[in-house]
Amino acid sequence: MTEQTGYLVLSTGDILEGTYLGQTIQQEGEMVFNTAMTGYQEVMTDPSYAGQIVTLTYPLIGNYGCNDATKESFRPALAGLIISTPFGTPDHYQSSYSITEMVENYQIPTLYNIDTRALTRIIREHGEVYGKITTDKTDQPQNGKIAPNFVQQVSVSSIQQYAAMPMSAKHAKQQVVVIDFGYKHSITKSLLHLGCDVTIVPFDTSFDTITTFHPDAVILSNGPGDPQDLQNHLSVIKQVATTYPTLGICLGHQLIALAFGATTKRLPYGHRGSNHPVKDLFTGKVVITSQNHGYVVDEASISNEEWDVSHINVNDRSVEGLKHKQKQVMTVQFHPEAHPGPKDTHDIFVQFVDQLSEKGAKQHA
Ligand SMILES: NC(=O)CC[C@H](N)C(=O)O
Repeated sequence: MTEQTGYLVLSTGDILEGTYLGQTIQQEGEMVFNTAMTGYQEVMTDPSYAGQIVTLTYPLIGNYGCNDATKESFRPALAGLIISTPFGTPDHYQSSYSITEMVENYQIPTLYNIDTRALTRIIREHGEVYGKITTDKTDQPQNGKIAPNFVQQVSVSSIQQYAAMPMSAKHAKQQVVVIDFGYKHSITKSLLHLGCDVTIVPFDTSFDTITTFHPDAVILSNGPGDPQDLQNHLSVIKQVATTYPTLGICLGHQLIALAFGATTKRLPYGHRGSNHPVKDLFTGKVVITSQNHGYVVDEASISNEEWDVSHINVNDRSVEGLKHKQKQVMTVQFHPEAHPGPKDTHDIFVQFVDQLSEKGAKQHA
């Protein structure tokens, strides 16, 4: 391991000294923290972290290694990584490379030997904090957004198609279009395992192009940044959601809410971790969910005539899901695809795909 001192300079005025893991890359971004105890590789490859420096609060990172099958995207989009203690000699039968190799291969600006719990307290107290990973402690991070086009950076640039898993199709085969704002691969894997053919389209695909795939359903994926930066896409989203059965996940949930006239706001310091309790208001059941978001739909702005709030966060009562009263449109702020985190809410996909068959949606041979 290279022993090169690095600094995390924060917009709060705090400077934390650490050690570079891998190359001495200078990078800045919005400071966020994730409290999951496992799943560092899924976190590092979740495109929703574009533009963000992710602090992993769990102290030991890397002990079970990394492999290509666990990646949630083709290459990491996060701005940087802050860890306490990296473990460079992993021991797991599925491990093909170490956290150190992962950081070096993808040139992820990474500092370790940082007190991640102290850093988390700073982020928690200040809310919106920007940071710079640097070799020069007199550097300053820019206060504010560095690039507003994060979705464009992570969305596919051309259409991709994947065929349903042949052995697992217990449902009639459905054609599902995923509008890619920065999708996690586990979303498409969940659909393929439920017997759906999946077409992934770039985030700025027109409604007319989407219709050419004759979708039985459309999914709006997770993705980075402030949902309000995507105002230009709301009319297409509304057209999609009023035409096809639609499921919105995380950013997709926020965009559907915006498209139907609701508003979003910033959470004090976000929900990022694998143990966020969410209550299903239809069943009364509480599930433990995987989360990664900094914005939330403002409950007071939701039209009660059109929508039911289907899920709320048990910790802060914030909106975690919506269900349209007439149309087959459901949205969740959490991650039913898990990875990382519990699979308790996989049933969201099952229910969504089941209802496509039940409502007599077009059946494919
Ligand atoms: N995972 C996501 O889709 C995140 C959505 C949005 N970028 C937020 O932070 O709230």
